[in-house]
Amino acid sequence: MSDPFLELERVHVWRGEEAEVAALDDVSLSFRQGESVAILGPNGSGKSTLLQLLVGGLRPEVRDESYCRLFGEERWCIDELRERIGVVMPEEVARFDPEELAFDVVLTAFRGAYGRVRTMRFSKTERIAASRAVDRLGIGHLVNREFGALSSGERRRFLIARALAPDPGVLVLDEPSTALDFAAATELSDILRELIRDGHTLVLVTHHPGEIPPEIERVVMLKEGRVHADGPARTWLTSEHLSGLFGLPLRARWSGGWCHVRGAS
Ligand SMILES: Nc1ncnc2c1ncn2[C@@H]1O[C@H](COP(=O)(O)OP(=O)(O)OP(=O)(O)O)[C@@H](O)[C@H]1O
Repeated sequence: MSDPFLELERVHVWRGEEAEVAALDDVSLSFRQGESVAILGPNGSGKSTLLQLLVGGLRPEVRDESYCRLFGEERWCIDELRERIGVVMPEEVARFDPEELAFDVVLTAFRGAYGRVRTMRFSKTERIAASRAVDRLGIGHLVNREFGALSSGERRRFLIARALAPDPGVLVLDEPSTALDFAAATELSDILRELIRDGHTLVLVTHHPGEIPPEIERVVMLKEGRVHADGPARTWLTSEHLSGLFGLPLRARWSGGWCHVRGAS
């Protein structure tokens, strides 16, 4: 088994001056390269907070018994992290100038920036890597379109290409199918499955068990800032455990490696 890229030991994270409860409360977890994982939980359960730890955007409360290590280190350089962990978050779409060319959005991956590509210089190697990522996502024909003129699904693919361009081993996706129609969500799911089969490690955050592809065998359930369950998807994605997680009666049924869930009443 490879070394962990994330190790959390008894971590507490507080968000906002007036918070009465921790966004993450005594969380211990570790994620390893080669093992894709889905993070599942209701609204406000701490999923995005966990992702922010993973990408170096938040730091936990300092306590003697706790640590947060990324690639074995408690201190890290954001630029180095960017090369090792690619991130796709829904709120990123709004950070780009809609008039930016779609290909330029992908290039920004190499500067950790969100825009004004015209003022940046990129090497031939970076351009080739960006083209490769674009081809990988099947969006080569859209590279000269303005980013703002693309559909939600197309923009999502460009953001995934952007995350993949520096060739990180780990790809973190926060609710990647939000706002996508059924066809776009299915296509996106096929792309994610292919990335896992090609050796990428995915960390997929979702509210929906039905979006967890068969290639992701581990699920971490968060509830009220705590780890509610952590283990094989087959063990934890059941009617009983999902009802407990979401706080309403649910019925889960497995078929073809997917978990289908509906209300039990
Ligand atoms: N910027 C912020 N300032 C203050 N509190 C925050 C902030 N962001 C999140 N929180 C709080 O931290 C807790 C965990 O939020 P988080 O966004 O991590 O949950 P989540 O599981 O990602 O939710 P969702 O599914 O709704 O995106 C919540 O109680 C939330 O209100």
